[in-house]
Amino acid sequence: MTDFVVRPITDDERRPTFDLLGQALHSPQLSDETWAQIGDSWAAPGKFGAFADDRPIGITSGFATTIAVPGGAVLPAAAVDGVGVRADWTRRGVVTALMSAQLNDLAERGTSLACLHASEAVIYGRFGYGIATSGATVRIDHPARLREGAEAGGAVRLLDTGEARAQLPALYQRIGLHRPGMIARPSLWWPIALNRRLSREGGYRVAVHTGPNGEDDAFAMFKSVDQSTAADPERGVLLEVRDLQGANPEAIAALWRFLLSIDLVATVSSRFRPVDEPLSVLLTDPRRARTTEVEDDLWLRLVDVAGALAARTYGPGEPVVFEVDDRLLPANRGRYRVGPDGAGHTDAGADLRLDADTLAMLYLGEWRASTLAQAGRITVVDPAAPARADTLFATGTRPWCGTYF
Ligand SMILES: CC(=O)SCCNC(=O)CCNC(=O)[C@H](O)C(C)(C)COP(=O)(O)OP(=O)(O)OC[C@H]1O[C@@H](n2cnc3c(N)ncnc32)[C@H](O)[C@@H]1OP(=O)(O)O
Repeated sequence: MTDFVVRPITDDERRPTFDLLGQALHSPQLSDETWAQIGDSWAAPGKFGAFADDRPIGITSGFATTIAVPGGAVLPAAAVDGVGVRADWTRRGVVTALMSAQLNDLAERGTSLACLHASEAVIYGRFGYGIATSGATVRIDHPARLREGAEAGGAVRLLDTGEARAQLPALYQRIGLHRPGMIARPSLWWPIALNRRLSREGGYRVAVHTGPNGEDDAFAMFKSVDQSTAADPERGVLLEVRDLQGANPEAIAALWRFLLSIDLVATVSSRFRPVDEPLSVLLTDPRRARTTEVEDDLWLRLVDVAGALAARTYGPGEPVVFEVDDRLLPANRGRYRVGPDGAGHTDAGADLRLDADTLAMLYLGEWRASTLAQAGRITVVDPAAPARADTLFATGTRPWCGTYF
């Protein structure tokens, strides 16, 4: 029996659904003052609510963006930025109904992909989302210095809060979506992100790098965390770097040099960095930089499998025929031939069979088909096909999202 309804939310339901999400995520109660600053960013379009007796019991929110895919194409995507069910309604199919409504709506609108960051890794696979990028936590202990020639020169300056709000959106846009998995940050993303980080409680500061050509080309947000304890009062500050973006490797290196030069710092740390960022080899002493964790970052969902497969480029070699199953969006079911010349529907027999979530793991180049076949996530019909698929889907750089939403 269905005892709740799922439908798009109205303008009047924005605040109640935001509060519902906050409670599901154990966030502090939002003040009216903060809502006045960020409320416009929680716009009704793209949000589905579940309602019992006209009261919200569940929410899924998505905003429209674009995402870079291998080969450089940029596709329309939904960034699913808030999913929550009221604690007295969980495990009764509410989020299943919300996911179905949202994905069918995106398919009707011609959105190619949906993506999210998952609070728990057991939730979204059943809805066709797969881990499509990973992020590394890096830790650099002082003293650490960059090698000569690692960066292109230029200058770094600190921004005040007003300058950061005014300058960062255009700077991120200029930096561009240069890795598969990077997403555009629409204007509604910035108030929520900056409010959280640049407030007194957030405590982040912003550094911007200007390249030798006089143009700003990189920025970083960072804050100081006191590590001293009664037992170890001399332990220096930890500098936590949150959002480091740059147009090219030299600009990114220049910001690392700046961050490593700040006085009274014992350690510089950053979560969700690209796993192939060459930090240790930038340093005179490579052992000063350590990767302490690699974790799942962006979860991707191919909403339009044919369109998404056709939009990316592929490596050399013999084609592979994939048979895709998709329980939530059955229009995606079928066989697709993927080769160096592109991808599209085919009547040819399948070489590999897989579900939508596993296809999402392959799509940006994060996982090898051979690995997923060994793990039993791909059914192998032609034993030579996983190796061929490895070559076809391989990318020059690892995919990376770099934007939290
Ligand atoms: C993108 C983001 O916003 S990530 C944030 C996600 N939100 C949160 O973590 C907030 C706290 N949690 C919640 O609000 C809810 O528990 C949700 C959204 C995770 C799940 O909502 P529910 O309505 O309980 O999910 P629903 O009842 O549709 O469950 C579907 C299936 O997933 C399983 N499932 C759902 N959540 C979980 C979980 N956290 N752990 C294990 N299994 C889960 C259910 O057991 C069920 O399995 P079944 O089909 O085999 O019976």
